[in-house]
Amino acid sequence: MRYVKVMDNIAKDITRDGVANLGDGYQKTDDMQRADAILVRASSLHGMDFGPDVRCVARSGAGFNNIPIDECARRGIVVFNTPGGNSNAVKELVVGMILVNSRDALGGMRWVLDNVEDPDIVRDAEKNKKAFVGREAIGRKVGVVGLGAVGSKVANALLHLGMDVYGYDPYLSVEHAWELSKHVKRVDSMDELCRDADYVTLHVPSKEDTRRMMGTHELSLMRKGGMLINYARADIIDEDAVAAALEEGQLGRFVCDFATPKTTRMPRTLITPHMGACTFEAEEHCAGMAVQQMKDYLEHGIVRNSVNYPDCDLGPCRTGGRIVALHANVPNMIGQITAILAESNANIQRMANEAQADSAYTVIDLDQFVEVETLERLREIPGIYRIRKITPLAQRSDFKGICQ
Ligand SMILES: NC(=O)C1=CN([C@@H]2O[C@H](COP(=O)(O)OP(=O)(O)OC[C@H]3O[C@@H](n4cnc5c(N)ncnc54)[C@H](O)[C@@H]3O)[C@@H](O)[C@H]2O)C=CC1
Ligand SMILES: O=C(O)CCC(=O)C(=O)O
Repeated sequence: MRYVKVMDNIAKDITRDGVANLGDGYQKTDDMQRADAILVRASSLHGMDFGPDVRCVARSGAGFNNIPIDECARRGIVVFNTPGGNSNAVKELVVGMILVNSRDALGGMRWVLDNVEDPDIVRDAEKNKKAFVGREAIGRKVGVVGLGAVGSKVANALLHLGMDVYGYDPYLSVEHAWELSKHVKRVDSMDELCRDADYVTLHVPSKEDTRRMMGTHELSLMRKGGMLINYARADIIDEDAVAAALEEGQLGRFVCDFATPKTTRMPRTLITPHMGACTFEAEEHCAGMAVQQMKDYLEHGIVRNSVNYPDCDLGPCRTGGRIVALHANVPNMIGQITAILAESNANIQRMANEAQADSAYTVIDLDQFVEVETLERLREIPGIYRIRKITPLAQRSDFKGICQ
């Protein structure tokens, strides 16, 4: 049996109270000391005391700034996310918010709610509607910051609405470049993107170079009365600069997914409660990906969509035994590992080694398992964070106590 600590309501059938579709061989636990894996959505794991057996964290969602990924890497804990799993949900809400807020649809709806008792509401609605005149989005300049899973979909959708779409992403991946329409005009700087923009919409992760990237300077370049949309993370904007731009009228409207003590007090600001990914489809999709990635890692040592270790997929073990090593990305690790295996007469049938930033991952399929003493020697190599022993497919009927 493997134990999973479920931190949030991940999806309707994987809630904190039930892990129905985790499948046979898995059980929910509230005891961190017993957990083999953590399944998390938006809860913060910073400062959390990870139990000794936690081998992976699966984040059901895209952003992972709620998880101390470097600390996890050094402890030999692989962190996964579910790229793209909720991107359509965010795209639909962002496009809807842009359209709804270009018109004063909310002001109009509020007027109707305030006048439900008016017996002449049909006539009065016609008289009052001039207060809610808005603008059309067609032909207007919109800048999309970050052209990943969400941003590329938002850019394409806005293009289909007839907008003049610009995109800024210095790290655009080949995968997302393929998805992006050739009619999206790519620019090389935030200045170019923001200059005379009627709308700027943010779709970048929260990290050192993106925090507060939308500040006084960028806002001053936008067309007066423009709209800023932030469905990425609260800290991508400089809140004081946005508040000042709204007060001065430089910014006409601010739409965001993050209620903070400052955003909730800003004028002409529409806030949703971090619900960009709140659709049944996105929740199911992300939960399915997170659970599958967690199981593939625990059962086979397969790493897919990790944010702190390189991806590495040799499929399930079909030899007599598999060892995986999570270690620092430094010289001579493979030499030291294979030397110890050679000394214990272990015959390597297949192996893979991948590295990413400071972390590396090595998978070794052997004729047969090595002795416990050999595993202990491997664990003593400086820079080794964790050594795992994976049960071959042929021996899977009773894996209790064998998979580590
Ligand atoms: N409101 C919500 O419920 C949701 C919010 N998000 C947020 O949106 C972010 C983006 O999500 P995805 O598109 O799925 O992630 P992604 O990883 O597919 O895309 C992020 C893009 O930002 C780009 N980027 C990185 N640094 C940049 C920089 N300095 N300047 C410009 N571009 C930069 C990357 O190259 C990448 O293409 C997530 O990290 C998360 O914080 C994502 C999903 C739901
Ligand atoms: O799970 C959620 O609702 C948060 C979604 C999100 O912000 C993300 O995927 O980055």
